[in-house]
Amino acid sequence: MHTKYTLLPTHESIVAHTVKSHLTPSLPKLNPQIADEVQIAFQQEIAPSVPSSSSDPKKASPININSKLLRIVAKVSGRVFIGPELCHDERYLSAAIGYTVSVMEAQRAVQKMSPWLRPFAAYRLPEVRKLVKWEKDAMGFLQPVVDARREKQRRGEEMEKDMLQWLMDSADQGQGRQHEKWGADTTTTRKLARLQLAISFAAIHTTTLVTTHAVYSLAADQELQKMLREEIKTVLAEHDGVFTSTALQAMKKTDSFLKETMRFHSLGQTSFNRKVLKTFVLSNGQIIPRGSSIEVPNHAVSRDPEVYPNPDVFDPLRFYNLRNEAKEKGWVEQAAGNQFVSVNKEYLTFGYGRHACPGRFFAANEIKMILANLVLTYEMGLVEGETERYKDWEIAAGTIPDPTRDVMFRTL
Ligand code: HEM
Repeated sequence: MHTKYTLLPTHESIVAHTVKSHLTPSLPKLNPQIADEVQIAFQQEIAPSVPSSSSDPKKASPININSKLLRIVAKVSGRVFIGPELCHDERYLSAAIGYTVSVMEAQRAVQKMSPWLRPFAAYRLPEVRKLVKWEKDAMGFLQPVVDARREKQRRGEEMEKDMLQWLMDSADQGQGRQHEKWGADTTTTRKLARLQLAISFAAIHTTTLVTTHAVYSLAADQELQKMLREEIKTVLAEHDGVFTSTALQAMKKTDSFLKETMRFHSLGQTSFNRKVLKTFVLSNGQIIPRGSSIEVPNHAVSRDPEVYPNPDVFDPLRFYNLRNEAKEKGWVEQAAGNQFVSVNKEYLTFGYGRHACPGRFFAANEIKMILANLVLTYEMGLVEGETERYKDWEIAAGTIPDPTRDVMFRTL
């Protein structure tokens, strides 16, 4: 990613650490806030484009769902990442959505430049300067919130439970990963800005892409929509209509559909991308020298018939059935291994090992709540003339849903 020039703090473990040690354990308490935020975001982003069923029951409206989901995911994630003060702020939304695109552009521009020229000229590239601008913008909208929170803290009031606060607390405790000391206030805000942008980079587009893939499959298959609607309605009725952690875990068909979505439409051809810091020897004697880059073929594993029978068939209940079979045989570990959030050698879309995606538990809850709101409120379909799910785009080493397509929405 040419992190030296793109300023992406991939070497900072504090984001992954905070997600693992604060965000994931807080999810049972945060779920109601996430659910509220999903509803608000739907009211703002989707409802105005779809007339209510009473005004015209047959009318379906076209929506470019990828762009809407980007804003919904940025708002909902923002509630947990940057807090209620900023998650609807257009300056935050632009940065959360635009920064990732700018990082990719800067990475490509640096890549094109001769390696010997980079240390002198890369910082002057317009694409790299754009990243500095995002950082300044983020500092601008963060500073008043950081100041107000510090004031609140001084008054001894109860503080927010979100990533911004957890990162501020780490700064106060001088942790920035055995953690380089965070300096004076402006340095802290610069660092908070950089870390917030890094979280957006890791979370917003990934979550949106997976959700868009799921919506395109739903739009092409009315029976699938009915099945998920049925499951979600039943589970919510059993949980007083509340998206508790138990309720979300009980949505097993939805969970299987999402896992199959990531298997079939894997975002990256490869996964587990690592730089080798110390030479090591594989069990077959092959030496992997220090300094080499390694990765594993995620897409090939996902489509290997020895791993997944009929791998080229999209089977939304594949993992649901595997989970039930394992449970019937009393194979607890295999049953757990077929959940959306499980990572193993057969399922690499969230990476693997110590650095596997720590945000996947949050992402799973968020995507399930978004899909629940969609299928419980709307019927979705393809645009006129289309009979098959929209084709994906193959870009560089990844597969993305075609962002230009509309989905037809009709209120139930
Ligand atoms: C469906 C959505 C997501 C997908 C597909 C995804 C995918 C990934 C992948 C493939 C990796 C690299 C893992 C490895 O190399 O082994 C990763 C790392 C990471 N992800 Fe996610 N991610 C998603 C959502 C999120 C969210 C919502 C967050 C934040 C809450 C997040 C935070 C991170 C962080 C911090 C890392 C770096 C971990 C480390 O270096 O230790 N991700 N993600």
